[in-house]
Amino acid sequence: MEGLVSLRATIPPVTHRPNKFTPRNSIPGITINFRTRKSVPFASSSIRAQQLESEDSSATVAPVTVPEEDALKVKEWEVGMFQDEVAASQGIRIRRRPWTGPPLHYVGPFEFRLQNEGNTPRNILEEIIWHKDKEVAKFRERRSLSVLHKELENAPPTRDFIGALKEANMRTGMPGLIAEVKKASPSRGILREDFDPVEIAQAYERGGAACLSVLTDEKYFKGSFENLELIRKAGVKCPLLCKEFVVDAWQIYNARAKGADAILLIAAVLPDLDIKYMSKICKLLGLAALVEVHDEREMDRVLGIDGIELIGINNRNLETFEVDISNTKKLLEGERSQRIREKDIIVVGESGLFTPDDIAFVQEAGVRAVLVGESIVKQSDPGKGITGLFGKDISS
Ligand SMILES: O=C(O)c1ccccc1NCC(=O)[C@H](O)[C@H](O)COP(=O)(O)O
Repeated sequence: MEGLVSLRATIPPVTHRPNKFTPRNSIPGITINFRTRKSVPFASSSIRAQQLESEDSSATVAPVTVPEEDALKVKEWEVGMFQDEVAASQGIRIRRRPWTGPPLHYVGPFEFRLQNEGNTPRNILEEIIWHKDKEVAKFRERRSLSVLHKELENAPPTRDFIGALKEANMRTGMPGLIAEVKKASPSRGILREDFDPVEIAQAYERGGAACLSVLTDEKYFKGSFENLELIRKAGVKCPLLCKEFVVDAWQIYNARAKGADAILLIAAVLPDLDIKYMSKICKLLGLAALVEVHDEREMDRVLGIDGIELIGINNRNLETFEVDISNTKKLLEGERSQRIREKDIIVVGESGLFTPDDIAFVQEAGVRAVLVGESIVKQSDPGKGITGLFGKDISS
């Protein structure tokens, strides 16, 4: 990260109230000149404190009497622009949406936009994330964080997601099941036409699921937060994972307000410090964070972050859709499994699990839980689908 930013900031006394959130694109009385960029684009609002803890000595801020809290806000806002560089330095290929769309061109009465590498998503995950950035910005305008804070007072209490997985694992001697309420996916299209989320959730619970995963993305998975709320309100006891594409801490508060007990954080999307702070926010809210990895580099990054309790290994490459369950085994080989044991982390094998042999294979590799969607949601009775998947009744 060293040398990414050479920062010269002139900060006159700040007149706005300390401790009050200031929009990052309008901090009064602050002039910042960057060596690498002159204009300051609007920065998206995910936690972008990547450089706050860095030792980067090239970032210098003129000493002024700014309350510490405000100074941090200023720095966060400044470094927001460099998120893609920070992410790339950690091997993250997913870029964040450029805030200006493709440039407009005019030919006679027609206007058109030129697509190019910089303003067009390179794969499905990037497309989802760019859409999410826009969607969350819109949602935040409608329901601010302070509104969400109030809603949290009326949220149903959290249930112990990790505890439920451990308990099921001990009880059955098999991996605890997170059964996914999944209507559709970008790779498989519609999985189930007669989709009643509450009926499916109840069938999963009867069939012995320890926890449920509820897809809340509407555009790509035909899920919704309404489904999450309906399942919670129907009295399903299994703790609920909000299966979202988190790009902003706002989504974590929202998930909790809607009754989630856990949330997904994807290492292919979020830089280390985002994962670190977001999982702290989860802890504060009583949520479990399922941190998802797909390759060795992501696994090593996440193992280097303190306080992570639950890691999901996705057998699906979210950029290409390729599914290979031996990915779980590959990531648990060697000294990684030793570190996982030392840190008492529960590993979840995710995606592409269809048969008792598949379950046995990932269990042998070292997982104590599995996350399954397609193979069980497609069964006429998804509860019986669980028995078929495990090769035995795991409901009692
Ligand atoms: O499932 C997809 O096509 C997909 C595409 C892009 C991003 C995420 C995607 N799926 C999320 C998941 O990883 C799965 O829903 C989950 O692990 C269950 O997988 P499966 O049992 O194979 O349905």
